[in-house]
Amino acid sequence: MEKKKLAFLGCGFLNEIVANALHNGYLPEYELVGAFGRNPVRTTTFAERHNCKACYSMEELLALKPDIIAEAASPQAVGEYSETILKGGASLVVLSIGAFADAALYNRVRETAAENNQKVYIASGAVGGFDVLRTAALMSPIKATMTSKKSLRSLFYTPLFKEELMNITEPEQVFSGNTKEAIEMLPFHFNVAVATALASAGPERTTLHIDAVPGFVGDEYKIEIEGGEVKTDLNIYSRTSNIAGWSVVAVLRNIVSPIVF
Ligand SMILES: NC(=O)C1=CN([C@@H]2O[C@H](COP(=O)(O)OP(=O)(O)OC[C@H]3O[C@@H](n4cnc5c(N)ncnc54)[C@H](O)[C@@H]3O)[C@@H](O)[C@H]2O)C=CC1
Ligand SMILES: O=C([O-])CC(=O)C(=O)O
Repeated sequence: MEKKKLAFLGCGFLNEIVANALHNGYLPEYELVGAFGRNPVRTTTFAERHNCKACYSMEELLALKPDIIAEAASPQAVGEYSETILKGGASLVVLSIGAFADAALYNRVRETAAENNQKVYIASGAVGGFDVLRTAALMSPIKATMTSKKSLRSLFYTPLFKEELMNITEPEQVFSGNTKEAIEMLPFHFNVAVATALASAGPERTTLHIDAVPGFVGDEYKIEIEGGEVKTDLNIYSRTSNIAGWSVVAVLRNIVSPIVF
């Protein structure tokens, strides 16, 4: 069987995991053709390491005629390139899902994918359970809430950090609002919340609480859905963000699998 051509938007930590998974035999149906990142030096070394073409523009990447582009760059990159990618004949696997809290962009991307016979795959990233969320949302109106435990360190460079947090000995809530407000304030941290919202009650109707937890390492998300018939209480703990890279590997495997989850 002819291999599917895979390309990367983003040459950072998470696409490195996907590229290594490919080299280690987890994606035998794919060949990596090229990678494009904003930083030319990083792009060059990434491409050398992974034996693919270094691209310095989206046009160069699309000229390789990839079937699928895996994005692990930034919400801004999703906004800037997703429609060009779909029009250029490639499907897209997205990790920076926060971009889709912008309903106008989300709708344009959906239409562009349909018009060009391509797909946009939303990776489960650092969370999951989208199957049960989507099913419950079909059955009745639902109330969706996500609660996120964060270490003080991970909040350090965000607008939620304040000096007093350095002295807390118990968990303290530092944000409560909807997921759209959260991603506007923290564009790199709550892709998971927007993905959960898109799979359930929508970004403006999904509540997010963020708790700063002293001494905590990693990320923990609790996703609660309450519908007429279905209730969920999902807890996902991850020690590092590696899970997000591996979730892209899982999507890529699903795309070519005869049995689809
Ligand atoms: N859905 C989820 O659960 C998760 C999503 N993420 C998101 O995944 C994305 C990638 O994360 P990492 O690999 O850790 O980041 P990283 O900083 O290690 O790598 C990002 C790469 O993307 C490139 N890039 C950024 N903006 C770009 C643009 N406008 N055009 C072209 N290239 C651009 C950078 O040059 C770099 O090569 C981030 O947006 C992050 O917020 C991260 C963790 C979990
Ligand atoms: O903190 C995490 O691992 C999740 C994350 O970055 C995101 O949702 O973008």
